[in-house]
Amino acid sequence: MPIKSSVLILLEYEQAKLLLPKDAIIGISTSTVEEAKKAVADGADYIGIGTMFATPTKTNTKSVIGTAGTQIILDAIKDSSIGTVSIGGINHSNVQRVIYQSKSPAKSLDGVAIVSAIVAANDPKASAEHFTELINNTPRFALTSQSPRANEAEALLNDVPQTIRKMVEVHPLVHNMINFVVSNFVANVALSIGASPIMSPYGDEATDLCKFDGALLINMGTLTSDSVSNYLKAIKAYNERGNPVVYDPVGAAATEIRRNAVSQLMAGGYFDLIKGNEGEIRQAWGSGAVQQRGVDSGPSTLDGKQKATLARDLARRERNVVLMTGATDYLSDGERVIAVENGHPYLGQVTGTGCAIGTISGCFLTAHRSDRLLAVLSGILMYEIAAENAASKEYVRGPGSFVPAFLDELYAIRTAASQGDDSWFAGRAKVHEVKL
Ligand SMILES: Nc1ncnc2c1ncn2[C@@H]1O[C@H](COP(=O)(O)OP(=O)(O)OP(=O)(O)O)[C@@H](O)[C@H]1O
Ligand SMILES: Cc1ncsc1CCO
Repeated sequence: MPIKSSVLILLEYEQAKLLLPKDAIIGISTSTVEEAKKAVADGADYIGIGTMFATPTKTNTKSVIGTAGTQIILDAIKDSSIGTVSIGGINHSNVQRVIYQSKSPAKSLDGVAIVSAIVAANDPKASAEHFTELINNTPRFALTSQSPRANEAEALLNDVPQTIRKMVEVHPLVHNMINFVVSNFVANVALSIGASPIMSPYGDEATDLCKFDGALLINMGTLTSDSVSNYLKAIKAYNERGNPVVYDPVGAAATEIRRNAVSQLMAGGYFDLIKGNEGEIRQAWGSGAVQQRGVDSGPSTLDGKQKATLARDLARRERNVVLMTGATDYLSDGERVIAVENGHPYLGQVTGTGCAIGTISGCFLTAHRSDRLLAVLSGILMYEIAAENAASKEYVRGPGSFVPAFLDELYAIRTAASQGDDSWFAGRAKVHEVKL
């Protein structure tokens, strides 16, 4: 429905109807499902849904509903033809993801309401034109969704070797904003698989680094008081350029500071992949989160089906890909859920082995953009089969001797892949699709 001009009402709908001309377009501000349903029942022409994001002038966080809250409202009124616009804190850097991430399976936003980003701009006309351009052109989010295949896991596995080959050829740059505990190990993992790592915690550097069209990894393992503002600058730069961003919310459920950082970062930008252990993914989901005792996940209270459902639901809500690691990894793009049973218990005994998956996922997402689930799956399989190969060496006796052998085996797979030799992969993947 094209929205021409509107009246923001502070009156009840019936009163406004009486006061205004017959053909007046009447919109109602809503921030809950109940309000939206009432506006539909009253016969309003459209609803303003918000507040999308907190702004300096709108600090009432109770009504800040984000893309997740907007999606719930759209879903609740999916059978109505009422017009819908999102309002609150929308600007050039977030408008595309607001439209993309708010979409429920059956209803999308019809528009966005923008005030300060136009009226307070130096050149309001140019600002409005830029919005139109961004809204009409969202190639980054126009990723083809894979239509269901009879044997999804097998179909994906067929494409893994060529995806790895492509990643090695592309030699992607991966910009890591990563904790200092694992930084050196992760840089070596990236080099071993054929990528080019840079570790840079300084947010302003992202405006230059994003021009190399690699990936950004945000790993908040050693969060400090200025980490979040640095992360947000870098996320903005990569989001605007349309390059992949991976989020590893390390220790997300360990402290109040980390819980707040998760909310701020998830509201502040778009992540192509959220990757974490069970405790971290539960915190990113929100409800049902459990206290983490540090960076480890702690004992699981979920069965396999519950883990698969959680990964699927978070990916569906965020409209991205989610990887939940553990002895079995669950990977989902909101539709498909793939369980990976490769790996070795030594991986759980070496710090940074989860963090390194965030980095290598960024490399694969850079090299293979059309199917993000396949990209991340290819990275995990390369990684976990290398771990199995390393652990099977007779000279590997524990986590200490495992680490150098693991780097060697990553390098061996990378070398084989670049020579077109896929024999390392034959019959090795322990992968199945979880049907929910
Ligand atoms: N018992 C296990 N058996 C096989 N693989 C495992 C096991 N435990 C962990 N892994 C593998 O180890 C890797 C890291 O997963 P994990 O869940 O330990 O990450 P993490 O807690 O984020 O690690 P870190 O914070 O130390 O980086 C994954 O590839 C996972 O499949
Ligand atoms: C041990 C540890 N503490 C903060 S980050 C980190 C590395 C594993 O994530």
